[in-house]
Amino acid sequence: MQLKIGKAGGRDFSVDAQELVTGRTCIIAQSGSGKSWSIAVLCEKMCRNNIGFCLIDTEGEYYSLKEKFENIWWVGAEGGDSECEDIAMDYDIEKVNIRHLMERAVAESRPVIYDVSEVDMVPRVTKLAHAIYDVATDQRKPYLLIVEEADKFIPQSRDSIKKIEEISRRGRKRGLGLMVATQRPAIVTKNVLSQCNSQIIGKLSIENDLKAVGLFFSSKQEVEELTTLNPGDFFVMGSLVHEKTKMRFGNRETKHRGVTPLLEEREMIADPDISGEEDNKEAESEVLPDKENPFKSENSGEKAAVSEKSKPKSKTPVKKATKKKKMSLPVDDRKKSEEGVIPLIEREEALEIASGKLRKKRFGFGTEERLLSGDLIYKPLVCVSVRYIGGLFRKTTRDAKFLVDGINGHGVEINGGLCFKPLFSEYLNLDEPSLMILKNMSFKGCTSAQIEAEIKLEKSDVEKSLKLLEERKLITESETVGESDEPVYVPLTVHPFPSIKNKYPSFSFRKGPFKEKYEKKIIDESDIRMILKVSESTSEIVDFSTVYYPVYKIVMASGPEERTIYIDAVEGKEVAFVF
Ligand SMILES: Nc1ncnc2c1ncn2[C@@H]1O[C@H](COP(=O)(O)OP(=O)(O)OP(=O)(O)O)[C@@H](O)[C@H]1O
Repeated sequence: MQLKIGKAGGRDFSVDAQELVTGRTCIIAQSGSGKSWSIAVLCEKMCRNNIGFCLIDTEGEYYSLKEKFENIWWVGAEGGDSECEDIAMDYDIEKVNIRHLMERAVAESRPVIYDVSEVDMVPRVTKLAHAIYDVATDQRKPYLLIVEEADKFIPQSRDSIKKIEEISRRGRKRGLGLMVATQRPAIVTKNVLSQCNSQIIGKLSIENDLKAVGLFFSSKQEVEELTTLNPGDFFVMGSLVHEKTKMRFGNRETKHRGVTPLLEEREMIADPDISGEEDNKEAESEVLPDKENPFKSENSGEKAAVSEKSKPKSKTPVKKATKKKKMSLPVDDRKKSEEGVIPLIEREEALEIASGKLRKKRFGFGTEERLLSGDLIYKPLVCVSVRYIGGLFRKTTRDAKFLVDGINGHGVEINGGLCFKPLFSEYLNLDEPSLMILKNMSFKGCTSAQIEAEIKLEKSDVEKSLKLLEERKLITESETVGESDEPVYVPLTVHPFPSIKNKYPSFSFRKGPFKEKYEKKIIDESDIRMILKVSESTSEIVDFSTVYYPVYKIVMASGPEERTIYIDAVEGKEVAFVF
């Protein structure tokens, strides 16, 4: 049987269903590249063809499958945050006897969504892996286990769940297939990745991850192509297909819940209730008594036999998940609960990247550099959106949007790695006349009288501003030439006056609460507003919001000398300062 899952070169693209269900497949792509979308498309196709699978949902984002496919069993936590009004959860993950549930699911080829987004994930998934493996050993029926965010469960460390590794080695004979999805192949155990006989690989850009998938490609060029793929585009290779194919997953039948929130939508939330008491009350009142819960708790010691009476009833809601998630507040002095961009790089990896940058002894001289410390911190970046009237021939409203370092006003670009560039820093904390003088002063310099005439400023304003600018070392008096003994002022600014008409790259982030250290934002809207007004008189700031961006601050030392570098905790590259 073939499952049509998308298009390749304008033609329908299918994969082998038998291989998909009983083989071992890895889906690898960085965040936002379409992994959840692709998994959902595969699940929809399997539902349509009565193929059984169990999907470990770490984000609570797949329940929408149940809108269309009612035979799915959704196992989740009481009081979970699945944002759904109408879909009933079938089993409470804390109470269900997972072994019994999986016996039925495998026997009936039933799809199961195992939503661990609200519980301690690793112990729950360990239990599931044991249950599903034992059931497969007994029944030997085709069934697929799908592990989202595999790096959480099978990391390249001792914490990897051994049963999942065993499934990757011995599942096939039992009819039990394994699909693992990750955005960080470099930190998933090779014991599983090396067992995968099929690969679905999308956009990647972190160097270590590109290296980790390098073995699946025949040339460096192909690996480089991965960095340019669009969301939804993947290379599919191995036993699923006859030959390696670049394809695009098709449309979903069900709603996609993993949509990336854009920065503009961010709202500051007032101090949330940390106790969550209200939530608990609501959840408690909605828990069904045990007798109505068909699979009783494994912890209770009661072994519920699966009888016709105890069949799961998808129409009987354990609860309706209607609540919005409450954020747990980081323990620090922030007055508002603020979100940070989610880091993708582990500390160990950042240290590994940094150790590649340690200075070596030169010709046997000097002291070798060593790592002193490496801490995750969050940098405040300010997103400024501006509206102005522009256009060469026809004047229309235009928008510009840029990121600014919230501490010193440097410009920020995030294009394959955090990069700081000159923008506002030299021009902060100046009054309007001083800014106008700087904007209009030619490099050859000009006299005070010329400034008065050209910028149409009062003499007293010009004198005051020139004094301020001299004090700030932003201008200086040059030697006078010619007959006039009037002083000539020349600019000492290193970078040109900021122009909002420059093109700034777009950006969007995946964010969540964080509790690590962060640097305090210093600049505020009025600092930037003044500069923008002088740059473009019609400009108005329409958004000024802060996002906290994670970096590893790495301190290195050679002898008594220390230096600090930063590793971008999302892209895994050294932060660049281009000045
Ligand atoms: N095949 C596709 N067709 C159309 N749009 C797509 C496709 N794949 C992905 N997208 C778009 O890309 C966005 C991100 O996709 P998705 O949520 O699946 O990423 P992801 O890799 O799962 O990210 P994360 O690992 O951070 O959850 C989707 O919201 C959707 O707009």
